[in-house]
Amino acid sequence: MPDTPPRSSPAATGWLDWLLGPEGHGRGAVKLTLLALAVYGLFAVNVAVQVRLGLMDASPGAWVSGISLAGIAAFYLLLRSGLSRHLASDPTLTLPQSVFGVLITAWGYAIDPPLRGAIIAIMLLNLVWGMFVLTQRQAFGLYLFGLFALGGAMAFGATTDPVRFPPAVEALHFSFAAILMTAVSVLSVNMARLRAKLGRRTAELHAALERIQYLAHHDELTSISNRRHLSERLAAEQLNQRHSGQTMSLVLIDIDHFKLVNDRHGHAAGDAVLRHFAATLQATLRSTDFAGRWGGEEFLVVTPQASADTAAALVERLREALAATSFDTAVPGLRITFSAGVAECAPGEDLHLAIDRADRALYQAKQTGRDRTVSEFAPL
Ligand SMILES: Nc1nc2c(ncn2[C@@H]2O[C@H](COP(=O)(O)OP(=O)(O)OP(=O)(O)O)[C@@H](O)[C@H]2O)c(=O)[nH]1
Repeated sequence: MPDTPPRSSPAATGWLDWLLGPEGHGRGAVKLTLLALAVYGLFAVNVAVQVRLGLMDASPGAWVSGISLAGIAAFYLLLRSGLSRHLASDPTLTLPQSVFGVLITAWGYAIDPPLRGAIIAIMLLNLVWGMFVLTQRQAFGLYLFGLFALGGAMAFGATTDPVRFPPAVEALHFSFAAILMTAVSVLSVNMARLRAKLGRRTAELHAALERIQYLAHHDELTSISNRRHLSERLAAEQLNQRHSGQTMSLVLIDIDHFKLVNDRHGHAAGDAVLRHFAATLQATLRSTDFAGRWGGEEFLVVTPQASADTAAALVERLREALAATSFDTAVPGLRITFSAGVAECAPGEDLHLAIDRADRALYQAKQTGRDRTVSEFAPL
């Protein structure tokens, strides 16, 4: 079977990379500027033909062609070298390129009496050029500038060379240009408004998506991982465990007599205690450990690659941190204790069984007086 031919040879790709720069570094703007360079090049050819036919003087024709090509080449170099990226406000240089285009077009109008009507169409191209990038203000400003520049060129021609630029014809040219430019600029401003609206909608959607992702993973009250996220992380940790072959430990923690907090001080105070407790727990963890709210006033801590003894030591650190902390903002003078059940989970062991053993250990801790930790070890 014949091999499928590659879409582009490495030599062609290398050449394109050299011309356009690396992918994702403003390549779109470089491509557009190269297109503009091609357009200016074709106009230079057109000017040369007009000079040859005696329709235009050689010197102004050469100047306008030379300056327009040099200018657009300079824009290409600024974009291709990456220097334009330092211009945070307009890294694609769309506005300066459009302004440059307007000036060259107005100059072309002033030196090309026979074809000046066609040049009005080029002025429209300048307005369309930035349609997908310029803001509403910029698009409107460019329109006014274009009208001013073209009107200036017409007035200059009519006053300095009324034979080739009859004032009445120039006035008609101007009204014709103004009608077309106004119509194009209305479209351009509307497009900018639409893009701004789309940008806002996209930002809102991004924010909503981030919020949804956050809520899918976090407990709304305490802001730590919720049970769903904990289960996902636990499953991932179990895969790691298969590679490392190391035991991990699980700790179920339950605040003692939490119902009393609610009953005596109200649900809002209970919520504040839960938030404070979760924050203290989170601050006690090592970078490799993770924890979350397993339900009500129950929390699960996972200590990868750690024995039950190491996990129990973490629980004691939490106990000390809690003893040192004050719940005064929730309920003045309130002291909180908790019970914990630790279980080791051997590689390949069913997670639910390990959690059940941590739960049994927690039950024992409650039964034997609370404010303590009980450990169960991995089955041999
Ligand atoms: N304020 C508040 N209370 C909650 C929340 N979730 C669960 N609870 C309360 O937590 C209490 C749990 O009570 P119990 O399961 O009887 O346990 P306990 O009073 O802590 O007693 P022991 O666990 O036996 O020490 C109940 O009163 C629940 O209403 C919550 O999000 N906010």
